[in-house]
Amino acid sequence: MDSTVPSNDGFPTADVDPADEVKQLRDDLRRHNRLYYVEAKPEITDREYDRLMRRLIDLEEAHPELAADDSPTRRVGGEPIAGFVTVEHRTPMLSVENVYDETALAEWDARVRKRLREHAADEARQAAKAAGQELGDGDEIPDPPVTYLLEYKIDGVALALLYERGVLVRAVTRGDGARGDDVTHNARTLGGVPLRLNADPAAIPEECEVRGEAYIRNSDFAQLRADREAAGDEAYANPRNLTAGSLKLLDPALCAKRKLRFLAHGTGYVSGGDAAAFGEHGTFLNELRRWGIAPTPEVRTATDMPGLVAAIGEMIEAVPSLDFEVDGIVVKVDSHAQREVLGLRSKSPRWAVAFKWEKWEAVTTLTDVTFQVGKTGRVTPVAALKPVEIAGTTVSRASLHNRDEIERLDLKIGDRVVMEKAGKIIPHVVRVELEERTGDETPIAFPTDCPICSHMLLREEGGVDFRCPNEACPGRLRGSIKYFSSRKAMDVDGLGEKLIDALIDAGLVKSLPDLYRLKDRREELLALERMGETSVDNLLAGLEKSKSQPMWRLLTSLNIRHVGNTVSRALAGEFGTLDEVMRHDADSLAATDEIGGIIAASLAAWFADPANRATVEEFRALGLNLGSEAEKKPKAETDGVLGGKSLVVTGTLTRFKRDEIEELIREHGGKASSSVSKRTDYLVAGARAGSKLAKAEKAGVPVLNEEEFAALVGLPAAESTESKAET
Ligand SMILES: NC(=O)c1ccc[n+]([C@@H]2O[C@H](COP(=O)([O-])OP(=O)(O)OC[C@H]3O[C@@H](n4cnc5c(N)ncnc54)[C@H](O)[C@@H]3O)[C@@H](O)[C@H]2O)c1
Ligand SMILES: [Zn+2]
Repeated sequence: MDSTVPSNDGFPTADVDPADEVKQLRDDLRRHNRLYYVEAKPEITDREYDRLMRRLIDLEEAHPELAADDSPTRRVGGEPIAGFVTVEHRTPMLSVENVYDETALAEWDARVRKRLREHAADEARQAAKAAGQELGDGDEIPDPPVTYLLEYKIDGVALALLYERGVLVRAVTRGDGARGDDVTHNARTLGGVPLRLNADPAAIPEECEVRGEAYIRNSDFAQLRADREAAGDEAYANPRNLTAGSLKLLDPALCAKRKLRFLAHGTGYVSGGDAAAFGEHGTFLNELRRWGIAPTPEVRTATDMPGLVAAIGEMIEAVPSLDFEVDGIVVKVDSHAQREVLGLRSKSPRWAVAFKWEKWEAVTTLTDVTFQVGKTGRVTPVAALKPVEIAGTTVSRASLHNRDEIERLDLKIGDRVVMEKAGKIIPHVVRVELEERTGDETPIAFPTDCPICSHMLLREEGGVDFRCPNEACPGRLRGSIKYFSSRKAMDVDGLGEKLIDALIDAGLVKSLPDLYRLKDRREELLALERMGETSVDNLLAGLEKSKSQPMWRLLTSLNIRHVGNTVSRALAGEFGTLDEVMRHDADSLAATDEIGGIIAASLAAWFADPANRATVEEFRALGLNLGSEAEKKPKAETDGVLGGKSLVVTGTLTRFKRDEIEELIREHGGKASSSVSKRTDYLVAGARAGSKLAKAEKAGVPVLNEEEFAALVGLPAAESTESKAET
């Protein structure tokens, strides 16, 4: 009996030609693959996807003449990407079969036990035969015990890391399962990926492929997303998509900024030397930890269905507290010998299954769409929803991004919509439940004029956004002031959204500098609704205090396209004062660390506009801090353990190669310099360190040996360094 789906579960029955249905399913699945893997905009849930896939598998099995090598049933994942070196996996990187309920899980468990029992029975029969005996039918073969390991299914990008004699030599994405892309340059920047294993090369397999997931923490994702939003760029779709995109970057320095991490959950090709660690999966995960590779966390075990169900329940409960995206729980047979017996199917191993749930999704009603004008004039449609709980919070609004998105979703007011939370934090509309339409839904009219000032909206050239071009638009002003006073910019106490609206409505603030003129308009402030002496005092004190915020905050708050927090900090660190930034043209700005050509051009264009320069002059006259020499830094603040520190490496190293150690320094936020100066924070000295060591000692620069450096960046101690010493 088919386990998961009744055979005509919503699918056509006898009167449809199976060849036509197969073709249709293949086309649909290919399209959903592209939407899911490439565009990160799935139109159907995973469960629906799995249902279509199941149907195709069933049809292909029932009609072997329709089988085809390029069928979506034969491949996993996406496609390798053009522009990268394609690498063949020595053992294919498979998918994992999904189940969505206890019944299907119990059926999987029963299949595992049955196969193991049959195998044990075969063995017993053969042993008996060899011993010259016959095993009678009634002879009881006991069920072999099974231990299951349960791991979180991390929703990232599958990666295979190849270590040769303990050294990372290659990292390849899963690609289509048979061939993936060589992304070694970026994999070296991942947290949790040592360039060299902390193990005696003689004690580990000569070649060892460690498989796992590259991912981005939800907290880092939220930060990157906020920075990007502040810079006025289109938001990242979700953490998995950002991870995939980052791994495809050509410049590892850019990839490093995305703070990707790696968690290991398996092995691939292993050969030569001692593979003792590979007998059981659990032992292997522990071994990985000793080698310095982060294994998948919070693993549990179970030996029977009640144990599995209990463990799964507890793990699901803990999901909201995890800082990474989870799209299921993988149940795996622990013993590698049993895995051998169970074997593989074409796309997935028989010894593992993913328990999935339709998580962070809810269906609700779209009650209205409003149009917000942002600080750059961009008009964003916002969905008003009948409040619904998703992942522990109530959702009643969600951004619809732009007009194209509304069209793509074919959204109408009154529609039942499927909502999902990506990164557990950002709700978005996945799709409309078209079958539930009653005919009473009303179309959404995207405005042609600004909803605030009635100026005609302009479509951004080549883009999807519409903007209000009116510099004096109160909607833009409101957005600008909100941003100006927000925590990521000037961080002004006492200036909330309602007050901003009131200030604009009363005509008290017509531009950002006007905020600092409020102190001369005390009476008018007091006349505003709900403004007493205390609130006025708080507002004025907050504004006064913000005048001395560091220059990077002012620069951030100017709302220059592509210039968010990070860029402003880098500019302040490099130039110190706003005048110095303004004095440089696009070319010389682009020569600054962290500042690319597009950012530099945007800066130069903004400062070239006399109106903007006038604003800066107003701020100066009003007494705001425009920076000083003291704000210059040898390096912008970063948050690694070596954040902003300058290190020099010298002498003959034994544990690390020179480029490895320099990479480690950068990976942890530091800067690797070539000469020792007063500004050097550490000298890392190997054997026969010459003049640099002398200079460092004279300048009072702390000197570290390799092991001290390793400890500083959180690497485990090397077991024996002598054996590797060479010059
Ligand atoms: N909604 C859609 O339109 C759509 C489209 C395509 C795929 N999908 C979903 O994706 C599934 C297939 O995707 P897939 O082939 O990428 O497989 P998958 O992502 O469901 O599972 C396999 C992958 O899980 C990863 N993984 C994470 N943690 C793991 C752990 N602890 N142990 C083992 N593996 C772990 C592995 O890297 C492995 O490659 C479908 O079944 C469907 O649910 C949905
Ligand atoms: Zn307007």
